[in-house]
Amino acid sequence: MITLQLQLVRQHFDLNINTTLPTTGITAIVGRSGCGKTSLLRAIAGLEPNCQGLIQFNNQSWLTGTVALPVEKRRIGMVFQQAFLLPHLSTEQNLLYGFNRTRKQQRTLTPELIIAMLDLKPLLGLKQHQLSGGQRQRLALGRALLTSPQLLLLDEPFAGLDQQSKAEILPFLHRISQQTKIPMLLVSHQLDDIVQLADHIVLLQQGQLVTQGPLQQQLSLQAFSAFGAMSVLHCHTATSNDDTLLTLQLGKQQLMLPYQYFNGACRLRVQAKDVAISLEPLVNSSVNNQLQATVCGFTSASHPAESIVQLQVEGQPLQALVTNRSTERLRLKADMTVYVQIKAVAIY
Ligand SMILES: Nc1ncnc2c1ncn2[C@@H]1O[C@H](COP(=O)(O)OP(=O)(O)OP(=O)(O)O)[C@@H](O)[C@H]1O
Repeated sequence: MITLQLQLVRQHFDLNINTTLPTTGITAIVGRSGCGKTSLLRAIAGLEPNCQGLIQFNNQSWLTGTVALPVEKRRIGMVFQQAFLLPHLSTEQNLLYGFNRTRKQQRTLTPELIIAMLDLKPLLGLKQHQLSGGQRQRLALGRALLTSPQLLLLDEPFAGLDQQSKAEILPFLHRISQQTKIPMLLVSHQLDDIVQLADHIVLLQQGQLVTQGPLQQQLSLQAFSAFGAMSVLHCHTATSNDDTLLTLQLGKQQLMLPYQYFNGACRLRVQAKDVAISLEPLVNSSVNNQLQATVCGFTSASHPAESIVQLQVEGQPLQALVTNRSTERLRLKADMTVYVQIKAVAIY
């Protein structure tokens, strides 16, 4: 566990965080620009000398009052928006930079393992100017991992990358998290990336923590409504119907969507505005996906004429944004069994 009871006072900004974060999986830190995401990562890393309070990583004290454990003793790996590679070193020397400076007894990850995990071998013979943005980030991630960190901090590692470059690194991060078990704190503005990667999410606002918890549960909270009401469904790839459509298993039910590269477990983001409700299964509809669901309750939406119906599908939360008129017309009530329709093209 990471215990945080910290204050960072700046001339026009105060960061005040009092919480406990998990030391498993990937924790995303989100919030509007200027809310303090980077400041929080920097405070945890020990890069903010004015930070006061308590930072405890498992049983290690990193900050007690104003007494701070030096940055290098925290054993943190960091990857930022711009993969900073040392220009006078070769690609391979850059990769091994941190490894060569890590004490032998602290090394838990070997270059062979990281090169294989991140598929870095084809990059090692290339000169720095021959690397794409995604390849540079993969190399920076490998370099950070080779310091055998106990915590990895990722600050907007995909910002500035195009879709193609991002696709080169995103699946690797997920694999690294699962295989190395190194906990990661990830700052990102891209909700799609967060949905694919994060297990846990923290929402900051003006230097304060608004809410934090498991991703799927948190995204259905009112606090996240600024991102647009949405749900995350955990599925498994079932079959590829043809080159263009993919069938996914959601518990005992199935969903179809335009083909995307998923292998095994995957997460889908469904906007509440793309979910319709009927009392009977619809026939002769263009909508591909129809799931049986149970109504759990209702929450208000941003428009007074609308509400969000909280549903459960195969034990997972799903939200539907409907007008109050429809809720009344269908006489929706908690515990009712209903059918939800989601257009295949509205699932990501
Ligand atoms: N070195 C600094 N000195 C003084 N104020 C700073 C410094 N760095 C950041 N700030 C201020 O602290 C606040 C939080 O900044 P921070 O970079 O942590 O926000 P952020 O949530 O990461 O923003 P963004 O999403 O735009 O990167 C902002 O008001 C910013 O202007």
